[in-house]
Amino acid sequence: MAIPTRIAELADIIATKTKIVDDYIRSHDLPSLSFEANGSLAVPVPESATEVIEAQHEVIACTQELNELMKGPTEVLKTRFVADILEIQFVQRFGIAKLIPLDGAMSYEELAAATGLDMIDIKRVLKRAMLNHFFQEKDCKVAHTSTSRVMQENEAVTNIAELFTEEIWPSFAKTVEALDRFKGRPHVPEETGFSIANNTPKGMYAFFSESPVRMERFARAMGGFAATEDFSLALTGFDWTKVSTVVDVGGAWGPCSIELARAFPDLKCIVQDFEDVVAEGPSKVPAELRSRISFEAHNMFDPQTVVGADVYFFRAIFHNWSDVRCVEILRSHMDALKPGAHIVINDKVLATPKVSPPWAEKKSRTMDLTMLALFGSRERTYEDWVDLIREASPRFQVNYAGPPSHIIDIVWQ
Ligand SMILES: C[S@@+](CC[C@H](N)C(=O)[O-])C[C@H]1O[C@@H](n2cnc3c(N)ncnc32)[C@H](O)[C@@H]1O
Repeated sequence: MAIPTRIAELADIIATKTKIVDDYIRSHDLPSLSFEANGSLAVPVPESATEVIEAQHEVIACTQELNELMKGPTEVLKTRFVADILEIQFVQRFGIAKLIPLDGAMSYEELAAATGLDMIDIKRVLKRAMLNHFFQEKDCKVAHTSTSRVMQENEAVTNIAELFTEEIWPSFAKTVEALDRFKGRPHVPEETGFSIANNTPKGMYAFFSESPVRMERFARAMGGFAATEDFSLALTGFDWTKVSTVVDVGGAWGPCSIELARAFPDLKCIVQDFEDVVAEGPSKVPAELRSRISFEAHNMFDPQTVVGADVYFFRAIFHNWSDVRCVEILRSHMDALKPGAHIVINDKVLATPKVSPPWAEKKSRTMDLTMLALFGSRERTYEDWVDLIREASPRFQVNYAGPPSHIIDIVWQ
């Protein structure tokens, strides 16, 4: 009997695993997956259905492999399209998704009139976007698909798309140039794709602190991540019931503290960030939580001003900084720590390659390259974290919750 080829093998896996996902969706009466405008905006399978989620991940990995084998390597390399990103930037910048009614359609002429753009340019971008299921043509007019509907309905995703296309994309374009220009030197925020793309000798945060519009855009996108990421992992990865005061360092306008205070009625949170950023905070905190969440302008590299708190919480902070700067941040807290105080880090921990599904690993590794491009920083493996923390002080004891929360709890001895 002939040995099955890889493409036949992949087709079999895809068929078997797709059936697992499809059976689950049907048997639970969930909306079927579709690009129609009224289709579900996310795959409606909960994380708790682990076998189904594993099948979903396998279909994603195998369809990509089959897709690329079917194209062949030469075509694959020729067709990694940056135009896909241009489409998202175009739709985001000109608010196209918000102009088109959900239950109707708009002609290209109407879109040109509403945006002031040339109709030929609208057509050329949207017609290509449609090949990515991003809008569709109905009776020669532009109508929504489920993908374009996300950009109409989900402010969080729109804000992430804005950061992605307006800040990260130009920085990526200059990252290899930065690696070449500054090779042989340790990475610093001032020598990155971001700094070259913006023609500045400053790092991103220093640059944004002089540009309120850009800082606001960044803060909006961080709010978008906070709204779309599952914060429940941070809630379960550490025992918040045994503590009462939390300093949310680099906590922006307070999205994490709001979740914490909501989940734990005895918790008091102090959110620290740049002055402009925390200024937004009080108006965003729901009235019933206001007595337990306060805001304070504080630079995390300066000695910590809140002395003796139970927890200093850092979510999505350390991955913005190189090892040397992370050690400085940890050390700037040491004088404020009482014995038994916790520094709780909620960041990614890079898995050993090939342990997590390729799609999840690709997302983590993309974030790693984003950190390189914007900050000259990186995502870290567990061993990298331990080295960095030990470097800051041998008095730090490291406890790691492991996946899925990946919370690192550092206790001051
Ligand atoms: C990636 S965001 C994370 C925000 C928040 N912790 C979350 O998880 O949604 C990083 C935050 O660090 C803040 N930040 C950067 N440098 C800082 C500094 N030197 N001192 C205080 N905050 C800083 C930024 O303004 C931003 O709000």
